[in-house]
Amino acid sequence: MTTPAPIAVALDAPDLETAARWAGLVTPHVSTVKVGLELYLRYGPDVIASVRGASGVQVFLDLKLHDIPNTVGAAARAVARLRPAILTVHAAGGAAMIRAAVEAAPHTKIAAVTLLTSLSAADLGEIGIQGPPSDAVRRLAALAVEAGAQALVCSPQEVAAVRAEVGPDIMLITPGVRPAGADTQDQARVATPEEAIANGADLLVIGRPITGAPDPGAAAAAIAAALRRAVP
Ligand SMILES: O=C(O)c1cc(=O)[nH]c(=O)n1[C@@H]1O[C@H](COP(=O)(O)O)[C@@H](O)[C@H]1O
Repeated sequence: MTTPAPIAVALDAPDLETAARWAGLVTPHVSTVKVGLELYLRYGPDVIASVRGASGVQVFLDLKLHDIPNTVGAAARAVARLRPAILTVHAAGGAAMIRAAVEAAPHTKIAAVTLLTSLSAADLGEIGIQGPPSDAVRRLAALAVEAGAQALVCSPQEVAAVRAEVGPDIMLITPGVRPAGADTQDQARVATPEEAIANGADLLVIGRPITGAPDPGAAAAAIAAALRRAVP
């Protein structure tokens, strides 16, 4: 039995049965499964136990909280009892908001999302974030870590710059991961799984390249094997 790969499979499914089936197929190969807004808004807290199943796989709750500190602290407290391994908040909510989440969920890693991987440099310019995305990502990363975030979400294109900024102890999580030649879909700042790991990512978030495959278990196993070859 090989060690599960540092991959969080995004269970972006329309219904609980599909999500639980995907979780069952991928958990022999990956360390983590991720529950996002689609499932959580439809099914609420019960979804966590359903995807965790008997395997004890880590559950990453991706709610990307972004509101005033009091509201985010209360929301983080409400889900902390589900004991997700990781919970996301938007770094752009600011230091006090991030700190409120960290204090409300002491047994969960708070991961601050820097800039969504779906945004290109041109998209970022439209919302007033000029210059290379890595500049703003590094700035948000430093702010979030200073506020107590134990993990950061960024694209694999910025992960080396973020690692240089925050050092070895912060968990770096990268969505926007596509095997060579795969459709990038709505992702803009992407790299391959091997590149993401080589650049310093600790956990790769991968959804549709696995869940959209005819056999999600085999797709997860293939990416896990490619990572083992890249980093033996
Ligand atoms: O926080 C996230 O997980 C996240 C942040 C980000 O910047 N970009 C991003 O794609 N994600 C999530 O990562 C997953 C990517 O899915 P795929 O594009 O299907 O691989 C989705 O569930 C997104 O919600």
